[in-house]
Amino acid sequence: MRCRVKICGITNVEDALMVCRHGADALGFVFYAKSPRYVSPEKANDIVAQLPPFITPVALFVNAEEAEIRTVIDRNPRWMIQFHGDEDESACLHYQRPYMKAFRVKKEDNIIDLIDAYPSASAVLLDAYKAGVPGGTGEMFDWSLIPSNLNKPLVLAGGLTPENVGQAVEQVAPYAIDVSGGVELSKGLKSEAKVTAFMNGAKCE
Ligand SMILES: O=C(O)c1ccccc1N[C@@H]1O[C@H](COP(=O)(O)O)[C@@H](O)[C@H]1O
Repeated sequence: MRCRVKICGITNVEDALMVCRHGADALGFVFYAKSPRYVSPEKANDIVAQLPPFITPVALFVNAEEAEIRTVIDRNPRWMIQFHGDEDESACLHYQRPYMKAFRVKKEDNIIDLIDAYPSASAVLLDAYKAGVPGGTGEMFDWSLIPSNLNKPLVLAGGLTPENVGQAVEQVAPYAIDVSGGVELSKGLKSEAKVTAFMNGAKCE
């Protein structure tokens, strides 16, 4: 069996269909203007309209304004939201869509307390912390900081690659894994060879 996989940073339809062919469960679209993986709401919705059924498109925002979020999600009921900034629970809940809240893990954090502040989240995503960069850093964090008694499905992110994904799945046993830079040819463009290797490595019991 394979762990569920979200491939983030999709910017074109060819990559979207390619990662679906290789078994991706969810595709992430980055609506953070400073990211090299930014995609416009129009282009992303055009891609989402071409996705096969049973694939979840995930709209990633970092402290975005409501109008910007609406421009994306109001065009298609399939969107799930990934809040990757400092949004509080009421802001996340406001859109009445399934969402995951991302946390960038620091040693001093109490991860359980962070998660408990978002009872309405469908899942939590744990990513590496790097000062001044909200995500997509390509860096791993110390997985031993993850408590074993999380009460939400865990999406593990941060520096995953075809080389380390097997160990991640075995050691952390997450609900799903999320990768962006680890399967790229260059920022915003996916490598079919890396995607294939990543999916093969994401096997679990
Ligand atoms: O991908 C980005 O550019 C990005 C920008 C701002 C916030 C989050 C972003 N991506 C998310 O970061 C993690 C880890 O990415 P990586 O695999 O280490 O490159 C992942 O959740 C992406 O969804």
